[in-house]
Amino acid sequence: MTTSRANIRSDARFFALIPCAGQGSRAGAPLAKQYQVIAGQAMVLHTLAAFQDVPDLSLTLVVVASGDHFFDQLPDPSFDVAACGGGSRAESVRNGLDALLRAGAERHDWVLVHDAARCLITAAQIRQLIEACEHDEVGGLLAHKLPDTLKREGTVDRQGRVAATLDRSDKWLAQTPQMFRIGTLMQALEVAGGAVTDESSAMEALGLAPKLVAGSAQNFKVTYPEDFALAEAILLNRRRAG
Ligand SMILES: Nc1ccn([C@@H]2O[C@H](COP(=O)(O)OP(=O)(O)OP(=O)(O)O)[C@@H](O)[C@H]2O)c(=O)n1
Ligand SMILES: C[C@](O)(CO)[C@H](O)COP(=O)(O)O
Repeated sequence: MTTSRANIRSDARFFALIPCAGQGSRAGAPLAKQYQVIAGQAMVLHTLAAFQDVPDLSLTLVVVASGDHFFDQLPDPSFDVAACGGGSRAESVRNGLDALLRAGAERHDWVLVHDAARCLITAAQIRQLIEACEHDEVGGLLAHKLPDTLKREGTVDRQGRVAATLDRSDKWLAQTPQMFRIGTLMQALEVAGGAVTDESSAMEALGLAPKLVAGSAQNFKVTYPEDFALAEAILLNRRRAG
C-alpha cells in the first residue's frame, strides 16, 4: 500500500490513546502494574500527566478493561475513559480507535498510541514525535537504537548458548507513542489481526514504512519486577531536579 501526498490533509487533529487494560503478568504482582503506586501515585497517572502537558492534543482516551473502576473517583480528569479493553493489546487499541471515532475523531486525524506502562514518557518527547511525523505520509514511532552487542541464542542442544553475534547497526527497540492516521491504522490492525505487538507492525504489514524517531532509554516499559524501582528512582530524580 502507498499513501499519496494528495490524501494528506493539513487540518488533521491529534488524539492520544492509552491502552491500560493489561494484567501485567510478567510484573508478578496481584494488582495490575499500571495501577501500582510509584513516586506517590499510580503509574498510569504519571503517564497521563505527560499527555496533559501537550497542548496539541484534542483528546486523550484511556482504554481500561470492562469492570475496571480505577478512574471512577478522579475529580475533573483531563482525559476520557472507555471500558472496552480486549484480550490482547492490539484488540484494546482497535476497540479504543472505535471509541475515538464515536467521541468525534475522524479517520484522517492522527492518533498517538502509548502504553500506560511507559510512565517515563515526557511531554517534550511526545512533541518531538508529533513534529517529526505531522507532515509525513505514514507516521512513525519513538524508538531507541540498540546500545548493546546483540547475540542470537542457539536452538535445541545449544539453548542458553550464543549461536551468533548479529549486526546491530540497523536495530532499534520500538517504543511508544506510535503515531498514525486513525483510518489507516484501523485498516492495518484489521488486516494484521490480534497478534501484532505494536501499531508499527500492523502498518508494516500493509507495506508501509513508519518513521523511526529517536526516543530515550528512559522511556522503557515497566514489565518485570525490577523495573518498578528504576522507574521510581527516575521519577523522583526528575521531581527533585524540578
Ligand atoms: N489486553 C491488553 C494487554 C495490554 N494492554 C496494555 O498495553 C500496554 C503494554 O503491554 P504490556 O506491557 O505487554 O502489558 P501487559 O499485557 O499488562 O503485561 P504482561 O504481558 O506482562 O501481562 C500496557 O499499558 C497494558 O495495560 C491492554 O491495554 N490490553
Ligand atoms: C508496543 C510496545 O511497547 C513496543 O515496544 C510493546 O511491543 C508492547 O509490549 P509487549 O510486551 O510486546 O506486549
